Amino acid sequence: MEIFREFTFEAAHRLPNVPDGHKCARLHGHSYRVEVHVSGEVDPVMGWLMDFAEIKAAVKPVIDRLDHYYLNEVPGLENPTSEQLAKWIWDQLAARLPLSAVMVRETCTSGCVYRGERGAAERPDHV
Ligand SMILES: Nc1nc2c(c(=O)[nH]1)N=C([C@H](O)[C@H](O)COP(=O)(O)OP(=O)(O)OP(=O)(O)O)CN2
Ligand SMILES: [Zn+2]
Repeated sequence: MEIFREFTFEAAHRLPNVPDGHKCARLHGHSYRVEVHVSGEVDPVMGWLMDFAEIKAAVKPVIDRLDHYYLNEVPGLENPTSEQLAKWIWDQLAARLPLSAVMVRETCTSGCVYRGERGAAERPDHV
């Protein structure tokens, strides 16, 4: 079973490695939406995998490090693409939650899903 909780934060960024003239080289901001997914067995007595409040308690301090900040100044986010951000959030949480996915939405139409590093044997193209 998999459950998730959504979080939002506002932040500014620019992408330092895009080609000359790319709009994302300019300083701009997003209302980011982040979904944190965890997976595991449902406890037969509680009827839940984990209290949603437990997810919030783990994730909120991480979101607080991003909300209303200039992401390029956050250590590890010098090139704050959705991809880098999803992995960064995963890395902050991996020791505390049984993560299955971190989704970052930069805009209403664009985002990234990170499901962690997978071993070679788990990749679909593995023979
Ligand atoms: N693979 C990625 N591509 C882009 C990223 C990213 O993180 N990963 N980020 C950006 C910019 O941050 C940009 O602000 C968001 O991109 P985009 O969806 O193009 O934004 P718009 O809402 O302005 O889209 P339009 O369709 O042009 O209105 C760019 N690419
Ligand atoms: Zn952007």
